[in-house]
This record gives sequence, C-alpha cells and structure tokens, in this order.
Amino acid sequence: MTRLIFLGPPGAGKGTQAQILSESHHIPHISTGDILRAAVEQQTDLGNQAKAYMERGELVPDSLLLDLIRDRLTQRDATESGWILDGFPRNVAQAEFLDHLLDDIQQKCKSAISLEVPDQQLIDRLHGRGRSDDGDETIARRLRVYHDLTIPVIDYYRERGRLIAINGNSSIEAVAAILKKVVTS
Ligand SMILES: Nc1ncnc2c1ncn2[C@@H]1O[C@H](COP(=O)(O)OP(=O)(O)OP(=O)(O)O)[C@@H](O)[C@H]1O
Ligand SMILES: Nc1ncnc2c1ncn2[C@@H]1O[C@H](COP(=O)(O)O)[C@@H](O)[C@H]1O
Repeated sequence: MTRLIFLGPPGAGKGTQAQILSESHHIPHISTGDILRAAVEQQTDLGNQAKAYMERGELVPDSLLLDLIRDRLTQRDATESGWILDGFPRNVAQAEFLDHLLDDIQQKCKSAISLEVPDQQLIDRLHGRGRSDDGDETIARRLRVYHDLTIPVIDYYRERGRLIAINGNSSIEAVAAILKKVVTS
C-alpha cells in the first residue's frame, strides 16, 4: 500500500507531482490546501475560520485540521488505496499528531518526500501560478513560515531515517520520473 507525505516549500511542485502520481497509480491525493480552499469557496465554518490566515500566508490553527485529517485518512478510498498527503504536516506538532494517528488507525507510512527547490525559482513559479496567495508579500510570508515551522518537520523525518530528499529544480517530467522510481522501488 502506498502512503506518502509530500513536503517542500510553497511552489516546490507538491501539488503538481502528487496529482501526477495519484492519476498514474490510482492513489488518493489529499491536499489540505485544496480542502481549505474549497471550504473558503463554499463559506463553510471551516472556510470562514481559515480564510484570513490563508490570505496572510500564515498556517491555520492546528485545531482546524486535526479531526479533518483523521476523518480523511479513515475514509474508504484511503484505507483501500493508500494516500499521498500534500501540505500536511506543516509543523512539528502536526507531524507528532500524524505519527500517533497512524499508530491508532493502524496505518504505516515509511517515507516523507521533500522536494527541494531554491527560493528564487519558487518565487518565479508562484508569480506564474497567480493564485490569491501568490502576491509578493504573501509569498514572502509563506516562505518565512516554511523556513521557521516546516523545515523542523523535514528534520523530524530525517532524524528518524524516514526522509527522501529529491531535487525538484528540474522539469515537471524529470521530477515525475524520479518520483515514479521512488514509489516503485
Ligand atoms: N518542475 C517544475 N518546473 C517548473 N514549474 C513547475 C514545476 N513544478 C510545478 N511547477 C509550477 O509551479 C507552480 C507551483 O506548483 P504547485 O502548485 O504544484 O506547488 P506546491 O508545492 O503544491 O505549492 P503550494 O504549497 O503553494 O500549494 C505551478 O504553477 C506549477 O505549474
Ligand atoms: N497543514 C496545514 N497547517 C496549517 N495551515 C495549512 C495547512 N495546509 C494548508 N494550510 C493553509 O492553506 C494555505 C494553502 O496551502 P497549500 O498547501 O500551500 O496549498 C497555507 O498557506 C495555509 O494557510
């Protein structure tokens, strides 16, 4: 059963690569960013609470996401086909929560994949993407949040021998080919 965590800064290509793998290997792609954006669009309670944080480029409070992750990972498609988790965990508390949750629901996830791309390439890609959180100020804040809160998550998996670091600074096809090898190895 394939279960993967995709880590990496904003614009590293997590969503792009997760979608490619999801389609080629029929593995559910679970993106907390996509779930939150849909909730904002639909003006649900979750969306209304998350909106301002997302617009500022900050993480939403953990309390908004933990039950949601438990519910999503225990849905039938995820229990039957595995998952690619994109955008979670984003801080060490979320990584610890996820490890406890996986023990509790008896799922194993060996590897976290970190897509590595230099900041200037990230900024160029995000300008090209043009999402509502891709303005200059928000990009800068998201990168700061990544360096302050999410790099410790990469250290968390590295210290436990569970990190696979991949150079994400090449074409979409080249990165996809490397990931395909990782998944099939
Ligand atoms: N290898 C690549 N080379 C060039 N552009 C890329 C590459 N991978 C993704 N992109 C482009 O960069 C932008 C950001 O990619 P994507 O949305 O997949 O990143 P992400 O890591 O999911 O970002 P975020 O965490 O902000 O959601 C998109 O416009 C995408 O088409
Ligand atoms: N795991 C998360 N913790 C807190 N906030 C999150 C998380 N995942 C997404 N968010 C919020 O949504 C936006 C966009 O997420 P992307 O994964 O970059 O699409 C992010 O800036 C947080 O505000």
